[in-house]
Amino acid sequence: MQTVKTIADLRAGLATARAGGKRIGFVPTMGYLHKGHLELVARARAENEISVVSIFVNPLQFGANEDLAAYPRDLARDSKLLEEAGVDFLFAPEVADMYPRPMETMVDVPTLGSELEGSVRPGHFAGVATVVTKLFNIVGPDAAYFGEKDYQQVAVIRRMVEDLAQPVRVVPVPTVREDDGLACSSRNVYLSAEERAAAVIVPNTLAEAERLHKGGIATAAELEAALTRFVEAEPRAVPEVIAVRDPDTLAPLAEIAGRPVLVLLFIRIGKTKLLDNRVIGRNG
Ligand SMILES: Nc1ncnc2c1ncn2[C@@H]1O[C@H](COP(=O)(O)OP(=O)(O)OP(=O)(O)O)[C@@H](O)[C@H]1O
Ligand SMILES: CC(C)(CO)[C@@H](O)C(=O)[O-]
Ligand code: BAL
Repeated sequence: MQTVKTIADLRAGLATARAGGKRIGFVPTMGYLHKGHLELVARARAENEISVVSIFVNPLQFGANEDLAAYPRDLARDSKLLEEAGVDFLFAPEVADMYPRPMETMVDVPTLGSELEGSVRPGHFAGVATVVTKLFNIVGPDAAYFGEKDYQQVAVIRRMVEDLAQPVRVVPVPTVREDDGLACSSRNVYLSAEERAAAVIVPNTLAEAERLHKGGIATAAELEAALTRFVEAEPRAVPEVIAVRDPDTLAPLAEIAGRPVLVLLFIRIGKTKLLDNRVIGRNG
């Protein structure tokens, strides 16, 4: 594996591969890698001759009151994991390499990006869309791999790629989970032992949603209200977003009996925000 710090070095390293007609698979991350990231890497390697992983904690996507400084980082450990996984290039730029001066140009997907997670993290998705566009411009991937745990992020990036005709195939990868069902996430490290035990409320709420939907609950509003009560029964959990939406457009729904729905959760436990979702009722 080659570890590369600068845009120029990565472009030079990839030029030979590109000239040889090799397909490039790209996995953008913020590091502190876990099983979920490694699943994206495995897909990228299986479907392309060359794999590139970026590790960059992107300041543009953090609000002023968020955890940019505290975000977990361990480049030495990440590097070893990626080497073992057979990755070809690790791109780990400094903030000064990515943003030598304040960004004047931003990519925004304002309607999709301002609701759900975007409603509690204003500006977040513009920061994501901007850095992902810049990374696509640097790497020039044929395919880029994103986790379905960040369902709205996948929707924002798909829309951006379509609107701007970015020449990249966006590949969503199913969420990888711990044994009790909690989605793997770098931020899980913030949880105390008691909070980690309480965090099982997140996958349990998705299971409850499935049960209620199968039972024929009539409207999105009723399902959202029932799930809010379910989450609030766990004293450590604060429901920030509990939404029942159209899985394809993310549009709000009224009647839901017998139709597929996306249940999207953003639940805070202590200072840790946990994101998860499930599409229910799609195949029977
Ligand atoms: N459990 C998971 N299963 C599959 N993909 C995942 C999982 N967790 C994260 N990813 C994906 O990995 C990519 C990089 O995500 P990121 O580095 O932000 O990790 P994260 O664990 O989501 O961190 P955070 O705690 O900040 O949400 C994203 O496309 C994300 O959707
Ligand atoms: C896609 C991404 C790497 C952009 O910084 C980030 O939002 C993430 O890790 O999901
Ligand atoms: N959505 C993953 C990255 C972040 O929370 O900023």
